[in-house]
Amino acid sequence: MDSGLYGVFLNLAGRRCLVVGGGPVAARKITGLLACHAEVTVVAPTVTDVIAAHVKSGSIRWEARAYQDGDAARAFLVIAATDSIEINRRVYADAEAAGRLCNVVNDQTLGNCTVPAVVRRGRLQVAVSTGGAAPAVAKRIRRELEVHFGEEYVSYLDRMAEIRQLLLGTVSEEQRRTKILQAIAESDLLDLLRTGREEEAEQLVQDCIGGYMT
Ligand SMILES: C[C@@]1(CC(=O)O)C2=NC(=C\c3[nH]c(c(CCC(=O)O)c3CC(=O)O)Cc3[nH]c(c(CC(=O)O)c3CCC(=O)O)/C=C3\N/C(=C\2)[C@@H](CCC(=O)O)[C@]3(C)CC(=O)O)/[C@H]1CCC(=O)O
Ligand SMILES: NC(=O)c1ccc[n+]([C@@H]2O[C@H](COP(=O)([O-])OP(=O)(O)OC[C@H]3O[C@@H](n4cnc5c(N)ncnc54)[C@H](O)[C@@H]3O)[C@@H](O)[C@H]2O)c1
Repeated sequence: MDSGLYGVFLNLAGRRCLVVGGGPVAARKITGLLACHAEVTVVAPTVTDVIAAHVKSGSIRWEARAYQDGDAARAFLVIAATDSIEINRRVYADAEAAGRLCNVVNDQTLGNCTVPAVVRRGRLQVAVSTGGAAPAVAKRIRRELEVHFGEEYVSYLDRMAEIRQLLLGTVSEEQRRTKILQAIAESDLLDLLRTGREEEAEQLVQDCIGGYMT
């Protein structure tokens, strides 16, 4: 069965995100939101030590109270993470009425978005969804991918971004630029960088560019 979900990456920097509930699941979602520089507010009567530490360091705001109707309308993204289906249902109804993005953690039939398991390597992110079928499998696949996509991807993608910027400024013909970038992406550049063979890496890039310049 196809989940029909459409995958997107949200730019949350400086955006108001509301987390309703302060348990371990809320804490995990907050970690993900902070990694994206979101402006996080938690509404919950009680929070875990991990969340309390974020409050103490000033990374997030905590309103120590129960959810009130209308709270959801004031955020760009809302995460309903209480242990009560009824409360989470109310949060989602408010969010939906206000046209907000809303993730509900304890009923996959509610909400209008879900959170994937994510591998982060600098600018690379690999997101895994099982369409709500089996979150534990998403976690296992994330761990397998973490072995395949190692730390070398951080500098590799920084280098690729530099090369691409250079080509955007120097090769005006789009088709030619695409061919060069495809050739570099298909090349052994990653292996050369991984093993510290900087000069060979530079030569390889020059060869790929030169091959399409005549
Ligand atoms: C990927 C990840 C991201 C994250 O949360 O950061 C994530 N769940 C993770 C772990 C995990 N969650 C659960 C277990 C216990 C085993 C199990 O039940 O399977 C484990 C494993 C563990 O803890 O080891 C329990 C659980 N999860 C949901 C329900 C309710 C339901 O199914 O209706 C229940 C039952 C609650 C209960 O029993 O009451 C629902 C959702 N969980 C999702 C995401 C969304 C679908 C993602 C997808 O499509 O794959 C969705 C639909 C909504 C959402 O939360 O976005 C994260 C791994 C992060 C990582 O480590 O990389
Ligand atoms: N989606 C997932 O990845 C996932 C994983 C495991 C469990 N779950 C489910 O997620 C839910 C939350 O799990 P948990 O372990 O964090 O729960 P928890 O019981 O530890 O925490 C619940 C939190 O909700 C708060 N809360 C209760 N009523 C509230 C209200 N009216 N307004 C605001 N906050 C309120 C509590 O103060 C507490 O901080 C559970 O139903 C659990 O089964 C989801």
